[in-house]
Amino acid sequence: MTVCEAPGKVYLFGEHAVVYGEPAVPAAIERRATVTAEPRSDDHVRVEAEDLSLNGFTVEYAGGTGDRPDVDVPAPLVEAAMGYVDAAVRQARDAADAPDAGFDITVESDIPLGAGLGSSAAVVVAGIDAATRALGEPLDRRELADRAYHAEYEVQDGQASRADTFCSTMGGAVRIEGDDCEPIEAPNLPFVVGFDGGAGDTGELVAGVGELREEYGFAADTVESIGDVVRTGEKLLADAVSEADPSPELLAELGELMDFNHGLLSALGVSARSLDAMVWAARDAGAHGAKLTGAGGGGCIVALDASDASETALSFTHGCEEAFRAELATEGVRVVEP
Ligand SMILES: Nc1ncnc2c1ncn2[C@@H]1O[C@H](COP(=O)(O)OP(=O)(O)O)[C@@H](O)[C@H]1O
Ligand SMILES: C[C@@](O)(CCOP(=O)(O)O)CC(=O)O
Ligand SMILES: [Mg+2]
Repeated sequence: MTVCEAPGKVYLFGEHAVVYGEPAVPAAIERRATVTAEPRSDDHVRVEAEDLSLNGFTVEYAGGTGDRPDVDVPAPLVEAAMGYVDAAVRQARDAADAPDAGFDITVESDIPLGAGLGSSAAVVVAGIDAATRALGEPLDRRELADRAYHAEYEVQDGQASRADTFCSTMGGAVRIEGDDCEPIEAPNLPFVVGFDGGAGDTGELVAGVGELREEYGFAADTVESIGDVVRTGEKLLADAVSEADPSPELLAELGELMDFNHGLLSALGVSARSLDAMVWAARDAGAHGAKLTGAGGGGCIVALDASDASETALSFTHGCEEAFRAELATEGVRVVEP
């Protein structure tokens, strides 16, 4: 039995625009998905994922005849739920040159699903790592990140960047621009996350931005402007590498850029009333800045605030289900049981 765990992430800057080749800076956070892989003697894959739930279904069966019940769960729903684990298993089989390898897989995660904290990437990274190790073919981190990206790319119909999977693999803060992925030095930033209890459909939201970008020149310019925000932000981070703790000036400047980034994402139609409410609650409480994180549509915002004020304000904000401080995960994917 092999167990690996990989972190989720917040975007300091650059989601969505990163899909079109602009740079982005995500940072891994101490919320992890844990995947257990146990090779089987046959070629079947059995997945236990307790955090995935269905809102109800209908079963039809003859009763007592030993018939398999005909479960009325639309195939796309099951595929959406299982797609990432399935793609991770395919990558692991391919990497280990073991096309018939079977596994018992268990997934546990404290990363909210579909909420912009990269639960899919964490599951895929930990899944490929655990499954390849279980087959005695561990991958180096670059190959693991690359295979995890291909798994996400496949499930998201070709609309994925390398950002989430690279960040979850390496940990810390990273910089992504197209195929170019590098860890970067960043001070320990005081991230506060607000979660509305909901989720957004990453594929749909990415496609929506793509359509706007095709239709309007100013939407394409907005995507490029997000790239400019990222380039400005990464210079600030690079200038601050020697700072053990971020200075108040750095936090103020990063916060201003986060606010700007949120405005541009809003213009591209990926914010939501609940996300805007949480962003404003954090700003009103004195956060240096706040923005949605990830695909948007619902899910999480990230604010910068070293004090407790934003977390407290968020916990009293209508529409915010959970507020928590998110520590930087300096270590990426790691082995819990070899
Ligand atoms: N704990 C989990 N168990 C199984 N699958 C998971 C788990 N967490 C996430 N996933 C997969 O990831 C999908 C959500 O990914 P996505 O829509 O990209 O949102 P995000 O990556 O922002 O959380 C889920 O529909 C599911 O397929
Ligand atoms: C919108 C996007 O930039 C980030 C999606 O992040 P998440 O899956 O919502 O955590 C898409 C991508 O980079 O693949
Ligand atoms: Mg995802």
